[in-house]
Amino acid sequence: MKFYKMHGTGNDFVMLLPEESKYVESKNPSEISKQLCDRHFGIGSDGLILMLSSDKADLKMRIFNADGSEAEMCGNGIRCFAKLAKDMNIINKDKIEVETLAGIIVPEIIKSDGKNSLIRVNMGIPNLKPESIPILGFEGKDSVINQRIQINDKTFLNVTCVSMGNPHCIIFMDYDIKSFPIEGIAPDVEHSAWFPKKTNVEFARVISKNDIELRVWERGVGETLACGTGACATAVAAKLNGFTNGKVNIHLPGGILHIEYETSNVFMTATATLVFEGIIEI
Ligand SMILES: N[C@@H](CCC[C@H](N)C(=O)O)C(=O)O
Repeated sequence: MKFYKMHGTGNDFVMLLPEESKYVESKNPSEISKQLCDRHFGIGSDGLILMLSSDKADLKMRIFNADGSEAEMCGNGIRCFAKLAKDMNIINKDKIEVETLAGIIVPEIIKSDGKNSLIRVNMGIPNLKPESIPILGFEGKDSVINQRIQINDKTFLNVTCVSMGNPHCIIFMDYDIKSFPIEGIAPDVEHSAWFPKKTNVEFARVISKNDIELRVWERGVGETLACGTGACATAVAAKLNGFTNGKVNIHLPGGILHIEYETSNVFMTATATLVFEGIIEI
């Protein structure tokens, strides 16, 4: 089976074109994702992305995490998706509508130089309702902003939750994020009873009104070098807390994502890169 290995700021994916995607969809995409994403016995990636036809948009994207779970959306993945669809002549437009489990998302290729493309994505409107995230314990409230949350023996002081179609729990801290022991703490948050669909976990430090340092523990994956929906959710959370302005640079281990958020739609701009292509037997 032909595949494409791509990344968006270091968040990497095995990507399939429509014919291969349809085949995988007809088998067991969750098991195939585990197999292909394995960094020792497979190709190695954070997720598997299928490109499918859609009756609601130009194309449909399905994203499976490395553990085989299906996610509603993937911000870094959708930039790679738009680049691959254009480069492989699946679609002949720079701006496309993509059906996802989080609704229709609109990526636009701004410029391309072969392996790299710069892409701006209209990521839609963030949802703050506790039942939409979903988070338990805040029934009847409009949002979960700057809340104190206890998980096992740890108290997190400034927690804000945002859905970008998928769930995000953003923890603001004034701590050296680079040396933060994320793998010892984040799994308890991801699997905590507060989050019935589990959650992506963001550890954020505000550097200035326009800059945030971020590390993300992704649901179904573990720590990744970047998370597009996580960066958007963090920008929204920071604005709602009064920490930042509408335009922020999110500094992640894999690079910088530029996020714009005023009061409605969130826009994300960053690169998408083709690393290599190959053939694998499944
Ligand atoms: N890396 C992604 C998000 C992928 C899905 C996530 N792990 C989830 O389960 O919600 C991004 O760039 O947004």
